[in-house]
This record gives sequence, structure tokens and C-alpha cells, in this order.
Amino acid sequence: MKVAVLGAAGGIGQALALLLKLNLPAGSKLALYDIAPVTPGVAADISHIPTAVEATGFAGEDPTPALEGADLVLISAGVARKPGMDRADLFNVNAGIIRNLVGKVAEVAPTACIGVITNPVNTTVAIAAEVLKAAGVYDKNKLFGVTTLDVIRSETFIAEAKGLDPAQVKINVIGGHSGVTILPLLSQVEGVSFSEDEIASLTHRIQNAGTEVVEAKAGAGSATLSMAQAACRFGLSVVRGLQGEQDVIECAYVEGAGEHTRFFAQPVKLGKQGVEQILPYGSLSEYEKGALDGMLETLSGDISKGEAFVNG
Ligand SMILES: NC(=O)C1=CN([C@@H]2O[C@H](COP(=O)(O)OP(=O)(O)OC[C@H]3O[C@@H](n4cnc5c(N)ncnc54)[C@H](O)[C@@H]3O)[C@@H](O)[C@H]2O)C=CC1
Ligand SMILES: O=C([O-])CC(=O)C(=O)O
Repeated sequence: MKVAVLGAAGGIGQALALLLKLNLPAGSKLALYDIAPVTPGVAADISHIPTAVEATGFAGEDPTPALEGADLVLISAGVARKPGMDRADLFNVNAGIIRNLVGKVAEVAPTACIGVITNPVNTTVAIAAEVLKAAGVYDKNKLFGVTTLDVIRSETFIAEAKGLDPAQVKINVIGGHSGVTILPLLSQVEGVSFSEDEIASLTHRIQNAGTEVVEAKAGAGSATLSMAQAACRFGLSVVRGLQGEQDVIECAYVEGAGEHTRFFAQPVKLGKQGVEQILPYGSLSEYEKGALDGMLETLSGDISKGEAFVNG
């Protein structure tokens, strides 16, 4: 298995590279790419860790050597938020970065699975899809917006609120990856019940957890370490699916049947070809139904913006 990380010299990229070096199956290849000249050094650095994962690093304008033969490409290249910004404010810079990088993936590794971390995810995934489509290589089962951070935050905050072991908490988070489009399905968490106040405050905290970190980092960026862990979990799940493991399930922002919007974060079963099956997310409480209805205009606007960026 070969995994490429684009944006590998950044806050997420370096931590993700470390976690993948430690956790990918023996015999995997890990290719790091970033425009920053330090990138071969990041690969040299982690390559001294004694695991059976071969790390290589490439800097400069051309990601081709990192992408050659890649099975999975994780993209965290781009700019991050500062206090006072919304994720949508990152569009102007990151849209072009995603268009160019995914264009290269289409050329060099057209059958790879792609996990887009770069914000605004609701929009950058639509850009990626349209670029792949224009290149004639779009496979909706292989393109993912990485929303796993919303899932791990939900697991953590629920465990904190209820005195549980976070490893035992399971939850689906559906919709998208910004503000009101993030919908944790608290009504379905097994073995716990929440008061209306708890639901309102936990949902609000999960939806605004990115901003919580942006403010705490006071201008020095957004979540990197928790995001790296989330992307590592997601990436390892994709790899397990590609290797034929059964019943690998994660929530991700994918193109499904379009019941609500073209792209929608929902639980998916991962397999040898990427998404093997879109799974039902179960029944919603009245609160969750209202929240779902309330997000759709925002989410479809975010998606249209990405489509229009590529198609004009
Ligand atoms: N999906 C999610 O849940 C999350 C997404 N993010 C997003 O991830 C992105 C990266 O965040 P950080 O790693 O904190 O930022 P960072 O600024 O630390 O790193 C970004 C890296 O991208 C590189 N880069 C920029 N343009 C590039 C290009 N054309 N080709 C290759 N590399 C390029 C930079 O040199 C830098 O090393 C941001 O857009 C951020 O909003 C952050 C947290 C969570
Ligand atoms: O909030 C941000 O800008 C970064 C992000 O997506 C998150 O932490 O969920």
C-alpha cells in the first residue's frame, strides 16, 4: 500500500506523517509532498523510526514522484484559519490549491482514493470531484471529505459529559464540516440519554470545536494534532478496506444518492474499491430533523460554490 500526504510539511501534515509511519501496515510506503523545502527532511527525520514503513519526501512545485503508484492520497495542503475567520474565508486561497493538486492526482494516480482535509471541506470536495470529472477519472466511491475530527471530538465530549471511556463511545456525525452543517446524532448513542439542554450544548460545542482551537491557538493556526489523529484513523480505515478487511465503517463526506445534497457526511462501509456501501444513518430525533433541515441550504450553497469554481 502506498499513501501520499500532500501538505506534509504543515501542522497537520507532519503529525499525520508521524502517525502513519507508526501505524501503517508493515511494508507500506509513505510519500510526503509539500512546496516547503523542509519536506525531504521531514521524511528523513521519521525514516529513523524503526517501523517497516518506508518514508520518502519531495518538495517543490511538482507532486508527481509522491503520487506515482499511490493507493491513497491525503491532502492537507493549504492555509488554516485565524481568529475571526470562517472556514469559508479560506476558499480564495485553498480552492486553487485543491484544483491544482487534484489535477495532478488525476494525471498521475487516477485510481487512488483521495481524502480531502483542506478547508472548506464542504466546498473543496466538490472542486476535487469536478476536476476529476473533467479529467475523465471521477469515481465517486474514491473521493472523501475527511470529517473524522467531528467524530472523535464527539466521542471525547460525550465521554467527558457522561463519565465514559471515550474508546467505548460510538457516534455518527452527518452533514458537512462547518458550523451548522455538522450534526452529531446524539440521540443514537447507546447506553446514555441526554437532557434537552445537554443536547443543545453538546451539539453547539461539537459544531464550534474548530473555533475553540483556533481561538486558543491565538492566531497560530487551527487544530493540527487532533486532526492528524483523525486523518490517521480515517486513512488506516481506508487502507484496511482496500486490503479486503470486512466491516470497516467510518463517517465521511461523500457523494451518495443525493437524498439531501450531492455530498453529505454519513457512515460508509469501506472496501477494496473505496466506498463499498453507503449505510443508513438511522432515525433522527425531532431536534436532529430540525437541524438537518436547517443545514441544507448552507451545505448546498457550499457545494455549488465548488462546482462553479471549476465549471464557471
Ligand atoms: N478537515 C478537517 O477537519 C480539518 C481541516 N483543516 C484544514 O487543513 C488545512 C491545513 O492545515 P494546517 O496543516 O494546520 O496548515 P499549515 O499551514 O500548518 O500547513 C499547510 C501546508 O500546506 C503547504 N502547502 C500550501 N500550498 C501547497 C501546495 N500548493 N502544494 C503542497 N503543499 C502546499 C504549506 O507549505 C504548509 O506546509 C487547512 O486548510 C485547515 O483549515 C484543519 C483542521 C481540521
Ligand atoms: O476550524 C478550523 O478551521 C479547522 C477545522 O476544520 C477544525 O478544527 O474542525
